[in-house]
Amino acid sequence: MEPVRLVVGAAIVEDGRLLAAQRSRPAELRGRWEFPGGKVEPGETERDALVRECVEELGVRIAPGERVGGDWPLDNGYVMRVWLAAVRAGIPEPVEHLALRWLAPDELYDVPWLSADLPVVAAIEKILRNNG
Ligand SMILES: Nc1nc2c([nH]c(=O)n2[C@H]2C[C@H](O)[C@@H](COP(=O)(O)OP(=O)(O)OP(=O)(O)O)O2)c(=O)[nH]1
Repeated sequence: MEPVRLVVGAAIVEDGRLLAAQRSRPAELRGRWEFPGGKVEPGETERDALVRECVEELGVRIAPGERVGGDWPLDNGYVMRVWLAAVRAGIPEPVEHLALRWLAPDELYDVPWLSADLPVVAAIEKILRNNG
């Protein structure tokens, strides 16, 4: 049986704002915005992958919290699982991304997200507004 091809994403929230990251590659995705994260490597747990990707991509140590929804289908045959997360150590820097932005609830749609991320952003908007 084919294993589920998983991408994990971190919805990092601080002071009611969501951290969005602008992709630098590949060319067709360059400039679009996403959740920091990436593919789960063989033998790695999903949460370990999430923590590892945030070290590699942002230079921070995160603490994953609640899952956001279930399996979000991506365009490439993968599914994405997303967790709320908090920064525990460090300040996020765009190590691999073009830029980072902290988006307040009213700013969530000011950036061109990867299209598959839009329903996830909507779910996070509900969470941010309910806590706001
Ligand atoms: N990280 C991330 N990837 C996303 C999101 N939405 C979305 O469609 N994707 C897609 C883009 C990519 O095709 C794939 C994740 O690939 P990636 O390049 O981030 O994975 P990776 O860091 O493990 O890198 P690589 O080994 O494939 O080079 O999932 C998202 O919000 N975050």
